[in-house]
Amino acid sequence: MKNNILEIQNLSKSYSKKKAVNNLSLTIQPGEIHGFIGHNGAGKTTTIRAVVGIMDFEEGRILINGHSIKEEPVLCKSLVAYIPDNPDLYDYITGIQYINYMCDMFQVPIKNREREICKYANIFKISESLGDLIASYSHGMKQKLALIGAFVHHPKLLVLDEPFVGLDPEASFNLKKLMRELCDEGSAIFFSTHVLEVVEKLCDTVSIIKAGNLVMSGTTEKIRGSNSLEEIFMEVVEDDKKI
Ligand SMILES: Nc1ncnc2c1ncn2[C@@H]1O[C@H](COP(=O)(O)OP(=O)(O)OP(=O)(O)O)[C@@H](O)[C@H]1O
Repeated sequence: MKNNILEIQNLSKSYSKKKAVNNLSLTIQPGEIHGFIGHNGAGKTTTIRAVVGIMDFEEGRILINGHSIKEEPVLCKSLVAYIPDNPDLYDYITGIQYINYMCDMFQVPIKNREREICKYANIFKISESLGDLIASYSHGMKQKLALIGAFVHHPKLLVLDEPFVGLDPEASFNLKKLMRELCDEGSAIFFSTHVLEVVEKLCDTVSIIKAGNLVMSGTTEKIRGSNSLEEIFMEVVEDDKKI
């Protein structure tokens, strides 16, 4: 039995009186790409923000590689890369300054940096813009830069909120390849999306959240059975008893 890279135990989070996430538990093991799906307002971003340690929660525990995000936040954050759905980067530095800053923060050895940065910048076809101010980047270019800043330090856990929105088809294709490559190194990925075809093709495991409650979790194969994931998803969201 491998150690879990992410373990969420009975997570609950409310905004004032509204319960956004209710008693949610799930685990992700090394090598696993886990897709997190649910309707708008289901609680995906809330869960993700709790996992990466930028949102406090009332109940439950979150362990990254066995360490509690509440008790050892700095250690946990050193193991995680997080890309929100709309990455808000520093406008008045250049792309390369941003990537070097990420390399410094995550202690990427100097001798590996050039190779790593060139690899990912070439894959995302952004090498020629790295000397420009981030303020001049398009939305998709900012997303690519944030992805490079994450991949260069080979995080143990990569957490992505809606990573494919705004990426061009080639970048989406390459991102999927890089996600698998990272997991082949023994890392794990937890990402939310509304694109069920991506989950079906890419994810080893999947969970479905509905109104803050986890209603299904398991291998993609087992969850979909002989149906498409879309059919299962529609059944879950339309069935009022399944909460
Ligand atoms: N800052 C906030 N203050 C109050 N309520 C919030 C806040 N953020 C989220 N919520 C509520 O919590 C619930 C879960 O929201 P969350 O953003 O986690 O959903 P989501 O699954 O990521 O949705 P989407 O797919 O639309 O991005 C929703 O009912 C939302 O209105």
